[in-house]
Amino acid sequence: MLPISKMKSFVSSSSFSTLSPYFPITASPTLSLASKSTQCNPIFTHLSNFFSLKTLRVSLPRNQGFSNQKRSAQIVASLSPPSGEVHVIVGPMFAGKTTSLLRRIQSESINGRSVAVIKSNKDTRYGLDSIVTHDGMKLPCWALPNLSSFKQKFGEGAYDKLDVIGIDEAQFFDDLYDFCREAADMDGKTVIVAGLDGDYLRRSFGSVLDIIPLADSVTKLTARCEICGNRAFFTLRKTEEKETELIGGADMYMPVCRQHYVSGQVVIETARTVVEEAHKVEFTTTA
Ligand SMILES: Nc1ncnc2c1ncn2[C@@H]1O[C@H](COP(=O)(O)OP(=O)(O)O)[C@@H](O)[C@H]1O
Ligand SMILES: Cc1cn([C@H]2C[C@H](O)[C@@H](COP(=O)(O)O)O2)c(=O)[nH]c1=O
Repeated sequence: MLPISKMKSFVSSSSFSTLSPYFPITASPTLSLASKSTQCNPIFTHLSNFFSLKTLRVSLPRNQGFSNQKRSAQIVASLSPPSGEVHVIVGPMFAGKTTSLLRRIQSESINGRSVAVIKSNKDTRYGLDSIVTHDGMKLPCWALPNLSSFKQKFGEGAYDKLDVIGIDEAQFFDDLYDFCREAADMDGKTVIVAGLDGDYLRRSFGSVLDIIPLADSVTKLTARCEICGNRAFFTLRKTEEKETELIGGADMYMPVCRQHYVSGQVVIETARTVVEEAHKVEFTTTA
C-alpha cells in the first residue's frame, strides 16, 4: 500500500462525472414519471423540480414501461443535483481523528478519486503545508482562514473535478455548515470532516456539532486516559489559559476519562487559585 507521505499528489487527475457516480438508476417497473404527455406538461416540469423520481410514481402501461423508465431516469438525472456525502469524525485530542481522516483520504485516492485536504491556518504547529498526526503521519494540505475561500484558491475548474474534500481541525472553521451543505448537496462532493466535538471545558466547540444533521455518518473516537489508561472521551487543559482557542499538543493537553476529567479540573482549579492568591500576597507586600 502506498504510504500517505508518498502519495503522488493530493489532487489526483481522475475525472469527475457530474451525474453517473451519484445517481444510481434503479427504476422499478412502476417507477416512471414521464409519459409523452407529462413531459410537456408545465405542472410536471414544476413538480419535477421539487420531487425526485422516487417521490412521484406513475404507473405506465406494460409495453411502454422500459423505454419510459430509461427516459424518465435521464430526465430526473438532468434535474437532480449530484448527491454527495458528509462524514464526521469527532473525539478528544489524541483519539486518532487526523489518522482516520488521512486513512480515508488515502483509500479514496487509491480508488482513483481526486482528493484535497484543508486545515485551519490557525494551527501552525507543523507548518502550513501539511496535516500531521501526533504519530508523524503526513499529508499535503491547504491551510486556510475559512472554507469559503477554498473554491477560489483551489480554482473553479480544479474544484469541479474534485471528488473528496477532507477537513481537519474543523472546530476552527465558522463557515463549516454552509460549506459542507453546498459541497455535498449542490456540488456532489464527499466531505470528510475531523474535529473536536468539545473544548477543554466540554462545551460544544465551533460548528462541529452543527453539521451532525447534515451527516451521512458520525464517528466518535476515544483516546486512552493518560492517568489510568481507560477510554478517554475528554481533553483536559493542563495550563492556566482560559481562552477557548489555544493551539497546542501534549505540552498543554491530555486525554482523560470522565473520572480523571472531573478530578483533573479540581486539581487545575485549585492550583490556579493557589497561584492567584500567591500573586495577590506578593503584590500587597511589595506595594
Ligand atoms: N494519551 C493518548 N491516547 C491515545 N493516543 C495517544 C495518546 N498520546 C499520544 N497518542 C498518539 O496519538 C495518535 C493519534 O494522533 P492523531 O490522529 O493526530 O489524533 P487526533 O487528531 O485525534 O488528535 C495515536 O495513534 C497515539 O499514537
Ligand atoms: C481542547 C482544546 C483544543 N484546542 C486546540 C489544541 C490543538 O491545537 C487543536 C486540536 O488538535 P487535535 O488534532 O485534535 O489534536 O485544538 C483548543 O484550541 N481549545 C481547546 O479547548
